[in-house]
Amino acid sequence: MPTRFCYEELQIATENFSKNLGEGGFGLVYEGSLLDGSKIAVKCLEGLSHVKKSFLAEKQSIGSIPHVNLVRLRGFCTWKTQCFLVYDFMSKGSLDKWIYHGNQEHILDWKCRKKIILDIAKGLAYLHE
Ligand SMILES: Nc1ncnc2c1ncn2[C@@H]1O[C@H](COP(=O)(O)OP(=O)(O)OP(=O)(O)O)[C@@H](O)[C@H]1O
Repeated sequence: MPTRFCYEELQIATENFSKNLGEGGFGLVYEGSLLDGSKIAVKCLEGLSHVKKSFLAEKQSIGSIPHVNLVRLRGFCTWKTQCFLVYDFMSKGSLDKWIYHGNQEHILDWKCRKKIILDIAKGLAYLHE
């Protein structure tokens, strides 16, 4: 189950939110490391009401359902008006990078694309069971 982090722990883990991994629909994502050495991605959400709803939904969905095709939600944190979601760090980055910005060396062949599609479908099916 995801654990509750305190804000100071996330500040330390991310070296004060210094390494930005990217930005999604809900806010910025930062790279970090926990004391046990494992790498994490910390998603920061501003506390608007629709964001709070997705924060809770994420906590209750992938937060409680471990599956090999779903990124693991390690924990969460709330601080002032902000909510944070802490995930396992995915070293190969986002799939869109591979699909839209692949170069000749990193191009995905059709066999690999088919496997990715099936694995996504399996993860989604498991999530919505
Ligand atoms: N667990 C992770 N490990 C490594 N990088 C991540 C991780 N989660 C997000 N990122 C990076 O941060 C960027 C933004 O991610 P985020 O999930 O917020 O956006 P998104 O993929 O557009 O999804 P959403 O629709 O939820 O906003 C990604 O493109 C990726 O580069």
